Amino acid sequence: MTARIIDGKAFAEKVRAHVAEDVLAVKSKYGITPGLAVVIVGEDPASQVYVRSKVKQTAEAGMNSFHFEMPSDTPEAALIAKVQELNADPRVNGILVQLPLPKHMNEATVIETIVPEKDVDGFHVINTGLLAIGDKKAMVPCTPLGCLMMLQETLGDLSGKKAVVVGRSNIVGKPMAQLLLNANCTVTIAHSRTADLKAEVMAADIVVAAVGRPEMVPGSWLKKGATVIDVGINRIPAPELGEGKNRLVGDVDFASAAEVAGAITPVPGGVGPMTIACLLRNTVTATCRQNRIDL
Ligand SMILES: Nc1nc(=O)c2c([nH]1)NC[C@@H]1CN(c3ccc(C(=O)N[C@@H](CCC(=O)O)C(=O)O)cc3)C=[N+]21
Ligand SMILES: [Mg+2]
Repeated sequence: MTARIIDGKAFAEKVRAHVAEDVLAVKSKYGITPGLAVVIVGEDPASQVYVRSKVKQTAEAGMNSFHFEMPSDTPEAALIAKVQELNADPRVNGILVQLPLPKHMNEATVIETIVPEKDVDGFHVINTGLLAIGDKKAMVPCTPLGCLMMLQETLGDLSGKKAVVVGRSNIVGKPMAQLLLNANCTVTIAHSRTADLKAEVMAADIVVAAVGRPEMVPGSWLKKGATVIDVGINRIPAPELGEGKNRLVGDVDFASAAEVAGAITPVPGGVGPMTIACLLRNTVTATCRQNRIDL
């Protein structure tokens, strides 16, 4: 193995320690405790780990955490009413509605109900638009923000680098491409209809894989020395670990990629922990803006 492993877990710990310092400052100077509200509709067992670490880390950072669970058959109007209540609650500085929502709901309608100032996921069209015009007031989606931080930590200035983002989702691929463009990369967005995906990946200094397909990018597709950020969190059967066992893999085939890449994020322990750290960071940023605090 030749690649440097980008330790997202360790990096996220540092980010969270810095967030905790800022929370302390906001509390002691202004008497305000940042609060994050999370709303989950229905049970998705795969997201339980995520929710647990989110709640634990919010508390560790010294913030208030408000947690709401609603049954999967909740009418959309009831969820919207809950979001409006949180919009109006001064103890709540950040609102996260866990996605995906049940089929009978329109995700865009629900997200657009969150006031943009409390949209710590950065999914509201106002924040999407602010990011697109390169405005610093944008709340930036947590996963792409965490990826950018790891890239800057690994490579320093990203100007002039060729980046390929594999995946065009509104929550990862598109905002990731915007961030890389704002950082002066030359950006390609590849997706399921891309004619020659291997050639696009091969040309890139930076590869961000965010398609949700287990181990789909092999090392043989990479340029030697490329920096690889693996956003995928896929649970696949692992009979070698015992009957009915699963293991987590990314969208990149780690073993072969690590032979070619210059640096690569592992799964788990890469992008995931940075996503949560950036959520806490965004909540403090939102608190400061709402209260006109300049730390
Ligand atoms: N509105 C909304 N915003 C989100 O940001 C959001 C969402 N909905 N829905 C669900 C996905 C998923 N997600 C994860 C974040 C961190 C880990 C994470 O920390 N994973 C650990 C370990 C996970 C494990 O062991 O299962 C790791 O990668 O090392 C996982 C998943 C945020 N999401
Ligand atoms: Mg896609």
